[in-house]
Amino acid sequence: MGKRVVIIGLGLIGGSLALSIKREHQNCEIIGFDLDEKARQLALSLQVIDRETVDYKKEVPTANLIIIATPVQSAVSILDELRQLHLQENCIVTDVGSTKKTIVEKGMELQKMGVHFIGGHPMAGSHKSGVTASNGRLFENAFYIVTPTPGTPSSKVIQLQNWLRGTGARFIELSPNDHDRFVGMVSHLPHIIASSLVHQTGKMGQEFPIVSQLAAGGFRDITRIASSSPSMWRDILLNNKEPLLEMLSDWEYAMKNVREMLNQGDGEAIYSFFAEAKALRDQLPIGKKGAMMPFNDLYVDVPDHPGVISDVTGILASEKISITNIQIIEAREDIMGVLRLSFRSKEDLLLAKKILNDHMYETYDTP
Ligand SMILES: NC(=O)C1=CN([C@@H]2O[C@H](COP(=O)(O)OP(=O)(O)OC[C@H]3O[C@@H](n4cnc5c(N)ncnc54)[C@H](O)[C@@H]3O)[C@@H](O)[C@H]2O)C=CC1
Ligand SMILES: O=C(O)C(=O)Cc1ccc(O)cc1
Repeated sequence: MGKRVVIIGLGLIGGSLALSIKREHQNCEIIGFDLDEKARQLALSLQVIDRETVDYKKEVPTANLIIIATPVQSAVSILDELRQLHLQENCIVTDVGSTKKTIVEKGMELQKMGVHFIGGHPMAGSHKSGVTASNGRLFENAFYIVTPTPGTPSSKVIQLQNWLRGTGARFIELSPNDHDRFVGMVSHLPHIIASSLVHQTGKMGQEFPIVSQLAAGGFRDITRIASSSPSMWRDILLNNKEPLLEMLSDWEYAMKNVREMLNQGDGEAIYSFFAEAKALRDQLPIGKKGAMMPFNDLYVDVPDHPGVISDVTGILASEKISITNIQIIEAREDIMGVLRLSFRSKEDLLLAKKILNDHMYETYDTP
């Protein structure tokens, strides 16, 4: 029997993942559920899914992969519902939510039943929502954060990455707490600031309509994300409360400093404020689809025999070299070809290369 994927939530992200998965796993059946009947029908007629269901609870017991792609608060409730159902033991459950702590806490309850929950967050998207905006290439070259818990076997993380290899994304692992702090900084706080700017401009625009027409490129760039789904962002804020409260305090403090410099007419301080920001911004590795980091990647030819991944990881672990990411980049069904290993530093990469070569593994620095 072919493999079965159930996607709950057929919006921008659920739809885009369905298309990416289908590209690399043509024989699997993708079954879609959404509370909104129109979303289900659109997903089917746009051939984003193979089949729709009005009752996902009937479909999940035979699924190999379950993806929860709803707003965060609904994802938490759906995980509660999944807990009451009987899922296949080898089934992987994942989500795509923009926050991870509360979701992973719920997901860990599934772990107790022998089902593997691995939190996920593709770091690409859009201010648009709905299945009509979905795109099978949305995640190409973007980071895809996964947040496995210590009890998750690495083979399951690799299986999930293998399911998602058609995204063309770069997988990285973070703890749920680190995820929420880091993503809070680069995505959630900027979202609050963008929306606040729109509010403030709107107020002035009510009195002076010309203001909105004067808004130039900078305003457009900085506020585009304020057009995103309000319910999605409400859920994100409510599920990342503590880190965001802290960052808002820092923000208020920074604005107080700007006020002070201005109030004092301190041109030197104001110049430094902008010059330092420019120097930092100019160095940021920002690409078209989110942050890009320099990767210390090593490609390893691996023969097709069971246990080869644990052999490679075991060799490196015995030398205390940490791998920050593993991806199978050439695989047909269950046959492996090449592993991409990422390391924290160039030094780790070179050491790993030497040790693996000593163990007769062929390695390359480029694919
Ligand atoms: N929009 C973006 O750029 C990104 C969003 N995310 C995360 O992905 C998730 C989905 O976001 P989008 O696809 O953009 O939203 P969307 O609004 O395009 O789609 C969400 C879909 O979930 C459905 N839904 C809501 N509650 C449901 C429930 N209880 N059961 C079944 N279906 C339900 C809605 O009807 C809707 O069709 C969110 O958790 C968001 O935080 C992650 C990365 C990027
Ligand atoms: O549209 C944009 O620029 C985004 O930043 C989209 C986005 C929204 C939410 C996420 O969790 C990740 C990415």
